[in-house]
Amino acid sequence: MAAPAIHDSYDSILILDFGSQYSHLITRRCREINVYCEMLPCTQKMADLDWKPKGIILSGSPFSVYDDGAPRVDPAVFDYGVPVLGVCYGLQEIAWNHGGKVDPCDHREYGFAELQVIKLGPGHELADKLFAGIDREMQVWMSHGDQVSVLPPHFNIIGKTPTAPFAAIAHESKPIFGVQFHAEVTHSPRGKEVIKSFVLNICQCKANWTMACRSPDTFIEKEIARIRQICGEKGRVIGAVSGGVDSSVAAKLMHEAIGDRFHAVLVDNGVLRENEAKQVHKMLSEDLGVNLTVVDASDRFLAKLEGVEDPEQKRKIIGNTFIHVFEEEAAKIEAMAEKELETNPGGEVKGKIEWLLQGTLYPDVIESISFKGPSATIKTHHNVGGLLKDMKLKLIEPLRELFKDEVRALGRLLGIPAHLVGRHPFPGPGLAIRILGPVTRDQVKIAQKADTIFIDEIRKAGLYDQISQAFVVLLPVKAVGVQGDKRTYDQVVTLRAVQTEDFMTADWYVFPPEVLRRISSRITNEVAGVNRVTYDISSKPPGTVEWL
Ligand SMILES: Nc1ncnc2c1ncn2[C@@H]1O[C@H](COP(=O)(O)OP(=O)(O)OP(=O)(O)O)[C@@H](O)[C@H]1O
Ligand SMILES: O=c1[nH]c(=O)c2[nH+]cn([C@@H]3O[C@H](COP(=O)(O)O)[C@@H](O)[C@H]3O)c2[nH]1
Ligand SMILES: NC(=O)CC[C@H](N)C(=O)O
Ligand SMILES: [Mg+2]
Repeated sequence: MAAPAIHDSYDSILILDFGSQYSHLITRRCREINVYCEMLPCTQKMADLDWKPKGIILSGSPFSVYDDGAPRVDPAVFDYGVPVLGVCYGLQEIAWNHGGKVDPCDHREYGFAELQVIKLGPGHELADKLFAGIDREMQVWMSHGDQVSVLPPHFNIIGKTPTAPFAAIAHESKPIFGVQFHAEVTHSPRGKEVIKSFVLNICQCKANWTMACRSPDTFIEKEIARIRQICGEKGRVIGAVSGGVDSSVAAKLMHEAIGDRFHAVLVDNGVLRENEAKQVHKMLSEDLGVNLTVVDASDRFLAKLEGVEDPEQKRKIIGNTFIHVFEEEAAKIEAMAEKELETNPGGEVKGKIEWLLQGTLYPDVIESISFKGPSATIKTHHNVGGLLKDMKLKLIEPLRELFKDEVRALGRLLGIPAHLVGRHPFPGPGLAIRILGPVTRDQVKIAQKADTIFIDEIRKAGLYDQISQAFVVLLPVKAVGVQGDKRTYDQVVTLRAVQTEDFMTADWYVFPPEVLRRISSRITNEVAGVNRVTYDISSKPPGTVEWL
């Protein structure tokens, strides 16, 4: 019997993603009010859905509904019998599907607008529910170049702005709503209330999804039970464990679920931080009680990366090689068990290793499922898009539905020490995506040394926990300098430090100048081959956190 999925155990909302960069925020807003939700590509056919959402939200999109090849919603959504809310493109798609008209508008709206809420009064209780508690005006945030120009039949206007006469609409009798503004962004201050009205009052979801307490009814216990069911009595799991927050939390869950049948493996891919493998080994055994095998595959990874400059190629090589290494390790562990049985025929018969544990999070998944969306082709996360096509191990990813801050909360509940839970993320492809140009042992050493100094000084200044992620990027650029009265012609590094809630958007961190001065001076003095230090002041978007 298959274990029940989360969407079978809790009232859940389905978000259909049309590729907006804010789609994931709708997910967050629902989960913040303790309602579980899942995002699927807008191409999802309702007939193929094997669970029953209590409501559906259609996201925004970079497309226009009248474009050739614009993403289309399955019209069955409107006959599915649950409430539907369209946001921006979602509203336009609702209008388009119900006989309305959508055209490019004369006044594109990017940024703040004042929405005038229109209450329809007696006989229109359902339509008035969306803006319950919001009386007249509210500030909203818009990002659109099209708008509804002809209202579809049987729809009423429930909100307008000076330039958008159909900024919020509702069907006269069915629970179908559309808002032109982005209710999901924090720049729409009362947007949360609108989503809450939809999810709780209109869809009637019970707000009981949480990981915040360790009772039998909550995430940890359910997940442990689910893992036990998947693995059966004897099944064994090999774990891709990096010492990062995600895989440490996943490893701890797995260890609680199946104990010694879980084998944690850290792969030294030659592009880890300085002394990373040693430190992680110590941390996992001492802090988590998880036995970790470190596999030194650095020669193999570096040989494959030789001469490779293209970022996507680097990512794919690393993702693929990881899987080869895990499959080989799994075979070794199985062979060891067979040998033990030969020497001790009465001993325990151990199960096969069928599963690979990964600490994949929801944002990793979102980037790879987004419908032709802006995020779809930005970069291939090694643990999602970089996997081998014909891998033998099946994936087990307990955190696949969670965001980073939720994983940290889970880590704290599992008793994982603060210094581990609070670690800055470090990407699986490691320094290979922080060394621009070809990766060589020498370049790795330079990047490692500079990175160690940067993090060390951040810690000394007491800033580590204020910064979400900090690292050094080694540029393929040489510049002239003067050191000890001699001319140098050496490499340039750039420092990257960002603050972010969920790593989907980020802002650069404003350092006190004296800290930057110390970092710059130490790097140029202590790292041979570097004579200049620059600071990256790009936010995401338009940049990304990593440079490759
Ligand atoms: N060097 C490594 N050895 C083994 N597995 C790894 C390694 N690097 C990454 N992984 C696997 O890839 C997954 C994704 O990496 P990612 O960096 O996103 O997560 P993490 O390392 O667990 O946490 P963090 O985001 O805090 O660094 C990890 O959870 C882990 O399963
Ligand atoms: O494990 C990982 N494998 C990857 O392939 C990968 N690419 C980016 N990242 C991390 O994701 C966050 C967002 O990074 P970007 O803004 O560069 O996409 C940042 O925290 C990045 O460090 C990765 N992590
Ligand atoms: N943010 C959106 O969903 C925009 C929808 C559509 N592309 C427009 O410009 O109106
Ligand atoms: Mg990591």
